[in-house]
Amino acid sequence: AEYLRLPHSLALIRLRNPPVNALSLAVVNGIREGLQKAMSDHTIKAIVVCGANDKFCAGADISSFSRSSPGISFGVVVDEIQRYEKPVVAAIRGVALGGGLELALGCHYRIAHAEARVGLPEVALGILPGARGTQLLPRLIGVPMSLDLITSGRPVGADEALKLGILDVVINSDPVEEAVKFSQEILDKPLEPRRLLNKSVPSLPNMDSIFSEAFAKVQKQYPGFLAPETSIQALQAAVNLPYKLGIKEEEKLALYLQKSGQARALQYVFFAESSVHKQSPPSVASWQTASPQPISSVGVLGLGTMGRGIAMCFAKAGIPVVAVESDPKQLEIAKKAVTSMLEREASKMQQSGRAWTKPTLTFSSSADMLCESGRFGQKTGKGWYQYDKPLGRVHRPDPWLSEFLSQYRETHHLESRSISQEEILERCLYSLINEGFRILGEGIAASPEQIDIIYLSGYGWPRYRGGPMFYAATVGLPVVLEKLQKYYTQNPDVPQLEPSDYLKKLAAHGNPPPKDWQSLAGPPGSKL
Ligand SMILES: CCCCCCCCCCCCC[C@H](O)CC(=O)SCCNC(=O)CCNC(=O)[C@H](O)C(C)(C)COP(=O)(O)OP(=O)(O)OC[C@H]1O[C@@H](n2cnc3c(N)ncnc32)[C@H](O)[C@@H]1OP(=O)(O)O
Repeated sequence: AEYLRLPHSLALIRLRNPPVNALSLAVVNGIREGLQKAMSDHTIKAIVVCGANDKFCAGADISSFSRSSPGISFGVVVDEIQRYEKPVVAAIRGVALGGGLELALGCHYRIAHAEARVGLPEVALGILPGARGTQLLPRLIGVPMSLDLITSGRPVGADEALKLGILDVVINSDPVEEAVKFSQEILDKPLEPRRLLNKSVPSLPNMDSIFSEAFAKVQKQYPGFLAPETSIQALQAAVNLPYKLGIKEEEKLALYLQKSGQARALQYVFFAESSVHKQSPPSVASWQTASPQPISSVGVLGLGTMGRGIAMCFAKAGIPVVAVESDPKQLEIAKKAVTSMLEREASKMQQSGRAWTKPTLTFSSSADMLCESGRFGQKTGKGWYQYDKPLGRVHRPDPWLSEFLSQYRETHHLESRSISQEEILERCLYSLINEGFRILGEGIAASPEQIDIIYLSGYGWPRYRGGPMFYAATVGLPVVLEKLQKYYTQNPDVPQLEPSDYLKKLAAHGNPPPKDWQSLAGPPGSKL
């Protein structure tokens, strides 16, 4: 941060840490030093705080989170500003997010450009606004709006922030110039009413129900995420405890989240999302230049209108299709429709003199066996289980199924054994992760981050688990390798379980973080 003496007995503290003026130790120390200089200079009557390059501050430097716990010590600085004996005015352009807004809440006044955005987006990183945000915001704008902004993390534009009372002035001109003028106008005003830490949270008669509704809402809206619920607990502390104790509770809850696996995963996702746009596959191939891989057969699940169309496309291209349809009626309709479509195609081709060989179209019967016995699941009151009634939800084991399975085992010479939840999870996930390592080894994906972002955005993988490749690093690559080896030895007929060479190379280095994988595993092949 830079310190400048301005005309009219003012000082300017300007945060400078490109690209977004994130709060690093150096920036925070710069702010403190600036405040000390301005305090000891008797000619300085007020201080303006702003950010360089048209951005106020995007909060804590997220890349430093793995090294330190953000928030806790910066909260002390926010309190020092509030207690400061000279007016401090925040001049906001661009963004004031997270610790950036907490810094501004510590200031006695907040002036912003009309296009500025402010907010506390910490929940998206698996943490909470831990530098007084959960204690100061409700004192300023009340509990209901604080709950909304902190649990959603949504930033608001300057106009909305003005209406809510987060900002004092919104202008279309330069906020620093405006703050300079403004500072001279408020020099004689008492500072005490501007110190949020000495205010109490506006009380409401139905506070208990507001909080219980908030808990219910976040459980529904963000299932599995720790940060939104923990933020509500911190806001409860703001209501129920004096400031001195409220900040201790905020600190405790912030530490709990910061140490959680969710925070690590969500912070990984933050950087993964911005890095994937900048990466291209290491093979330097692109989809425009790639040559197609041979396709030997295709599986289609479901034979509704879409499934039939897809099956037809491949069949017409002469690629064998295996289609699965669990509803026997739908299966009959599909068989007729596909056969007649293929015959029409064939006769058209024969008329035009082109040769046509009948493609292989095989329907798997495995899923049909239960359905053929009228067992369509919950809707018919029986499937793998017996239900209390058709469409009922209460299920119990069905002796019919045990009989069916023992016959099935006999026919297919299978031995029965119990399979733990752990094994189910490991065999499903580790084979998927193994495929991810193959994709990396083949140079098809540019980075583990690319695979993870595809899983988060396209396959409903929980964001707070960071994606399959990040998960592998969480479990430990040597563990994943050892388990795959074990399952492959037990099931040599399942090629997905055979550990990939890429995984073996990486596991030989212990458990390196995903960002180091490519440099450690050496140049990838290129299947593109
Ligand atoms: C006594 C002294 C103690 C001192 C301790 C020192 C530590 C200080 C601790 C402060 C405590 C604060 C506690 C607080 O409650 C916790 C937080 O503040 S968490 C952070 C909250 N902020 C955010 O979540 C903002 C995240 N960023 C964004 O939303 C967007 O990046 C943006 C700011 C809106 C800008 O968007 P765009 O214009 O689209 O640009 P990009 O997204 O591409 O970003 C550009 C570039 O900047 C990097 N970046 C963005 N924000 C941060 C950040 N907060 N930290 C680090 N880096 C950031 C981003 O990755 C891009 O980088 P590039 O890809 O270009 O390398």
